[in-house]
Amino acid sequence: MDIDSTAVADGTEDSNAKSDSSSVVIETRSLSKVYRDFWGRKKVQALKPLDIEVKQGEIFGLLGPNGSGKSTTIKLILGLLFPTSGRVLVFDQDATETKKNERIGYLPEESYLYKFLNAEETLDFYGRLFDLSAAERAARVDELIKMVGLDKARHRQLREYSKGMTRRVGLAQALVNDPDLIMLDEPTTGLDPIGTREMKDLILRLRDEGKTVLLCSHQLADVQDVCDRVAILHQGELKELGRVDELLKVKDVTEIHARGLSDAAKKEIQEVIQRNGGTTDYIDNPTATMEELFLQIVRESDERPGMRRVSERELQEGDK
Ligand SMILES: Nc1ncnc2c1ncn2[C@@H]1O[C@H](COP(=O)(O)OP(=O)(O)OP(=O)(O)O)[C@@H](O)[C@H]1O
Repeated sequence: MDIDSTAVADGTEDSNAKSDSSSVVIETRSLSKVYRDFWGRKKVQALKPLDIEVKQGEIFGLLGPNGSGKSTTIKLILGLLFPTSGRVLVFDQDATETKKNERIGYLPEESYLYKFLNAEETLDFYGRLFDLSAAERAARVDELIKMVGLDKARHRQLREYSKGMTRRVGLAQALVNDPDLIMLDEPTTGLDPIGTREMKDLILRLRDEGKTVLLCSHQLADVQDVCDRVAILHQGELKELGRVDELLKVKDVTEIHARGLSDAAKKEIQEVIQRNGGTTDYIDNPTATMEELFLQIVRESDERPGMRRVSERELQEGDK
């Protein structure tokens, strides 16, 4: 690895506890891309010289508004596009080496799957492309179908699948070759909150198995939940790079979570804060997230069908 090529260093790079500099899976060196028109004239500078490293065993998020260069970066990493300048190394090989693709799984923003095959047939087809034996394919297909929660729908044709189910089979397809690097473009698109939670848990599980995940998403809450580090692009330029927990930490505010405090105790704490020259912005009960509330309601409804949390009085008040 060429340490000097890490032009965008933010001081947080070395603090990644999960990996060290010897296990870089993706490395871009002054990577840039200019799209040209038919006559070779410059049309768009989609990516300005980019230097990032994705390390083994981490979930790395690539963020940015529409047109910021995320898909271009992914295509360069996959070797589907040639760089205008610079290089991409994946597993220490040039991205244009097709051999390295055997170790990569890719879930594109839109999966193009054969609609008249069912989930089993689809995954078996992709298993054949990776030269898996019949026995390996049978075991792998079964494992993946269960993993993405499509066990009950395994014999239904994909044309009958909902968006969320299609996304799941797309993920299973990306994992058929048991890849070491998984690239996911908008993995939670079309998934309901339960499917989103399951997808996030799956991504975390992949990392726990030692896989490296590169994730592209506009769902910032999902990115915050799963990513170890992020790079933020804007107009083809790297604007921020670092660990999510470091980037989001509000350094001059102290948060204490305590249970069972009386009002008198809370007042006393406020006095201590004041005596020490601090100010109390607010003392309140924390709120759960909408995701937690939603999942809890669905869980309760599954356990006790017919039960409703909304009282008649609240419903009437809502009508006013
Ligand atoms: N084949 C192409 N020819 C010309 N310009 C292109 C081509 N592909 C992308 N671009 C341009 O390059 C820039 C970056 O596009 P890219 O698709 O990489 O962005 P993105 O961050 O993935 O956007 P989105 O979030 O909308 O998917 C945009 O200005 C886009 O119009």
